[in-house]
Amino acid sequence: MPFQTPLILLTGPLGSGKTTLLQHMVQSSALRLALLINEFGEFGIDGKLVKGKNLQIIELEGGCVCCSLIGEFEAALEEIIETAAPEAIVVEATGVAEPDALVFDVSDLIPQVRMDGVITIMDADAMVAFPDLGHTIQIQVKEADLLLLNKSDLVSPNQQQSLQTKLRTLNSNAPIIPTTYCQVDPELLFGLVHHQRVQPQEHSHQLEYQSFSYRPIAPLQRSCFERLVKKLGPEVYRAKGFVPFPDGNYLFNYVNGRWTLESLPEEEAGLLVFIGQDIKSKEAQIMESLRACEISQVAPRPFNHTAS
Ligand SMILES: Nc1nc2c(ncn2[C@@H]2O[C@H](COP(=O)(O)OP(=O)(O)OP(=O)(O)O)[C@@H](O)[C@H]2O)c(=O)[nH]1
Repeated sequence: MPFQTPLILLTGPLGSGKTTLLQHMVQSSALRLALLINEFGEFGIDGKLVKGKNLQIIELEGGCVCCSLIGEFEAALEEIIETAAPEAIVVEATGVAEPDALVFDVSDLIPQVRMDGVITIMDADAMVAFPDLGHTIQIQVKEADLLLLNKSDLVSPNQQQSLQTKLRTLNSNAPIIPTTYCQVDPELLFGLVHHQRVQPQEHSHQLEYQSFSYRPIAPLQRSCFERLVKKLGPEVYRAKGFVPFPDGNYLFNYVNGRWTLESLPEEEAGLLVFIGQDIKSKEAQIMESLRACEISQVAPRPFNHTAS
């Protein structure tokens, strides 16, 4: 049998820690990796956050690799194998992706690739806030060969225990590892064996999730931006991107009311993506508030005394 490149699929709800795990894998693995990143929302941000040597990154935007982009996904895999000859391919699927269709198509349609394992990253904090797991999240859990119960630092040991029990009822086989910032022994991430557990079914996406993006045309006043973030309502579940402040660019990460701003060592064009349910109803208001935080680049016009 010809050599098959192992493929690892990272899934999990929006903001659960997929990019964090990708960064950890890249930093801790000696393998020559190729990354295929598929984000929800129009513009790629995650691809700019993962850096490493010997790394090939392809981003697929504007749809989901589990359905509308499946053709592009296959073409990208074939191209990446031909041009970069990676020792392993890691795919970060959008938070709204249902992995059953993808797993099925990969193993059947691309003979050069072997499905190694599905790693599902769950957000312990979000599981406490939203105990009813939706259809897509349930499939992500059921299809997992390894479950990371991430953000363990944000829940109590008792809560963590009951979350593990809950995950176990959906998936009785996959090991469950509690993690903080996805810090897990990299040995456990490679060489998994995938077991198809969910029969692929026709699915429609969680249409209730919508996104919009904002490109600043001037640096933002930080205090104004922070006031705005504190006032964001439940319509915004996830936001991320690069914000220019007068003292430099920052990475903004927002998940279900918790947020961070991290100074960026490199210049990145300002861009923010907002994702949530029924978020379109708030788009105009949020955009207007963001624009109001921009420090005007235009010098005030001098008062003209000369009469014509
Ligand atoms: N407190 C805490 N924060 C975490 C942990 N893991 C990740 N985060 C933070 O959660 C935010 C989202 O993490 P990402 O890795 O970007 O999540 P993601 O799943 O790639 O997000 P999407 O691609 O938008 O679905 C970031 O601010 C991370 O730093 C953790 O274990 N504890």
